[in-house]
Amino acid sequence: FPIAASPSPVREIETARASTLPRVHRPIDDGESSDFWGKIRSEGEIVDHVTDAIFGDMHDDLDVEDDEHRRWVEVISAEPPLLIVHGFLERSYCDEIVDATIGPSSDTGAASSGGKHRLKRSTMGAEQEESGHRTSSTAWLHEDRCPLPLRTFATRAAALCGLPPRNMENLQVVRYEPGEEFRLHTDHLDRYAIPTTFNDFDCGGRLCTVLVYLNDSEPSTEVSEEADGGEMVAFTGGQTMFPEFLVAIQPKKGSALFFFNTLERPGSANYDMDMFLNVDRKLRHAGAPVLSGNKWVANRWIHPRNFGAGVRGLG
Ligand SMILES: O=C(O)CCC(=O)C(=O)O
Ligand SMILES: [Fe+2]
Repeated sequence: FPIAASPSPVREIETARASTLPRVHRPIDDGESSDFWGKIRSEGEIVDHVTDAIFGDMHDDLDVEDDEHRRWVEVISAEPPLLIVHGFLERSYCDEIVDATIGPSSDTGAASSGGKHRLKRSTMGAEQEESGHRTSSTAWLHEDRCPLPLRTFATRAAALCGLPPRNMENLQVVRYEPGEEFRLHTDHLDRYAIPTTFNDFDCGGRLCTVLVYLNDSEPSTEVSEEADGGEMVAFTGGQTMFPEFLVAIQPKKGSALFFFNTLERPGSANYDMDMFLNVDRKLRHAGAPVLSGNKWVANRWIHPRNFGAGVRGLG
């Protein structure tokens, strides 16, 4: 279990804010949120709810035998929720997202792709510092670059978490080259090696994450050199590790990981306009080093309140 060997960058995080003042409960009333995740759910309830919410209008595809295209919900943990939604995003949409970020692989003309050179060394925290903990490259993709895939991603992410697209950040596309990784961390930044925290912003914190794998990993150590029929070259290594649950998730193109980063969830006690969001340390995770090839993922981070300007995915 590789991450156990490296020192944890996550410092002790306060899990509760001491307050003795009585608080007025001001619910977040956006008319669109669902409280499904506010209660403890059984695995069966989760599978039924998510299958219906994401795949409700495409039942025909649920019976597909071939593992690459089968749509199904894998519950790694019911409480706290940690799921893989297989077949969350069409494989062709995954390719379109990567192409919109870097330009098609066949495109060598510098002027022909407006999406080129958008990837930058990843940063961490509200101060946007480069860090040895996260060595990948990152691009923020606006919906106008890739409308249908990003709109579909946002709509399904909204159905999954129960919060509207306007609460989401733009899509973050991440590329890892061999040797690159993202060590153990939480997506909700709060007193995590940074002075400014998401709790200081109007939108609140990164309540939950929908991460989609944009290409496949190969379990073998063989490097596949050639792209096959336009499909992205597979990579090795780069599993997503959740130490609390002793899992190393093998990335599969189009599959989505879903989890809450904070103890507060829509419908839970104290979930309101004035809440302080506390990190759920059980959901700390890491992207293990890529061994060969390039790994691509896309993050949708969802906030409890309107994220404001720059958000795409609005209807
Ligand atoms: O690359 C992965 O598997 C995880 C990425 C991640 O956790 C992140 O970008 O926040
Ligand atoms: Fe993360």
